Amino acid sequence: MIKVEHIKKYYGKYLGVEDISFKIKKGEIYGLIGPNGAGKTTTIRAMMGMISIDKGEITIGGKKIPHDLKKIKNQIGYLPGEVNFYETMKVKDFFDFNDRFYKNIDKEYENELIKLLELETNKKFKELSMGNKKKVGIIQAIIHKPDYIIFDEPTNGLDPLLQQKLYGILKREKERGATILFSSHILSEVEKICDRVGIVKKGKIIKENTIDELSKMYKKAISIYKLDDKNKFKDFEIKEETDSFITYFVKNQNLNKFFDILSSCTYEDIEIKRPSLEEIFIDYYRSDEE
Ligand SMILES: Nc1ncnc2c1ncn2[C@@H]1O[C@H](COP(=O)(O)OP(=O)(O)OP(=O)(O)O)[C@@H](O)[C@H]1O
Repeated sequence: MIKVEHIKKYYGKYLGVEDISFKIKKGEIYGLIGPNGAGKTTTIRAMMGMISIDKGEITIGGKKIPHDLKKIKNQIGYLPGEVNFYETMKVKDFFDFNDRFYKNIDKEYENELIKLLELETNKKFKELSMGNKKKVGIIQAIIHKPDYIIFDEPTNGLDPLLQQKLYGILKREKERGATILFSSHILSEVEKICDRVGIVKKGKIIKENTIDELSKMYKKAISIYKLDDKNKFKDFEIKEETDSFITYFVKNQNLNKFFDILSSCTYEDIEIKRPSLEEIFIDYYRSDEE
């Protein structure tokens, strides 16, 4: 279990995070989503004991961070937002060097990952593209089969095919029982692989749930085709309007009212859609700014 409880961090007078809390169970993938500057990296760095926090508590596998970090460090796989290793070291030498820090490294697994991610191990680190550096970071972070995986924007710099491969790797790690946190500002990837998400805004988690629940609880997009009297719906938010249909956003608590009105109208057809995570996300951000 990973527990982050009410952490607060200011960089001097600048806000890093205000109040972030979440828990991640064994075998769960948790996505921390938010735009640049929301506080994802600050949270992750605090979890890795790289920065001190002003308030709150972090435990990983029951060990307090940073106090007991040493006891658990070997069970954590961390990928920083920007991967940087020894510039002049060849990738293969780096892996050999890295492997020495862990007991029982599974070389077969390492080679399988190198092959899967199509990484050239004969090159020096400084000769690698950003995406290839990321691959080294990913492999290095999971090669020791850690119980806890913490990835900061792992797909940044990876092409779509490699992103898919990374999702596959993370799913396998989850099945193995790893507890996984990853941050992202790409909603579609969070939607694809996370069990739960926390939406971060200005240093706070403003919403947290499973994707399914978020989408179920949230307003629906209802399209009515050839509606005779649109005036009756003037209290409802219009999402889109064309000659043939009109789409309203209807909050769950207003669904009854909406259908009451609709029952007194004539129309040709109706379509009800759950919003995507992207729509929910944009809406949370927009509504908070108003
Ligand atoms: N060393 C620092 N000194 C001052 N302010 C900082 C420092 N590091 C981060 N911040 C500020 O803390 C806030 C949160 O930044 P953080 O990097 O945690 O966000 P993020 O969600 O990870 O964004 P990104 O996706 O851009 O990495 C931002 O306003 C940022 O400017």
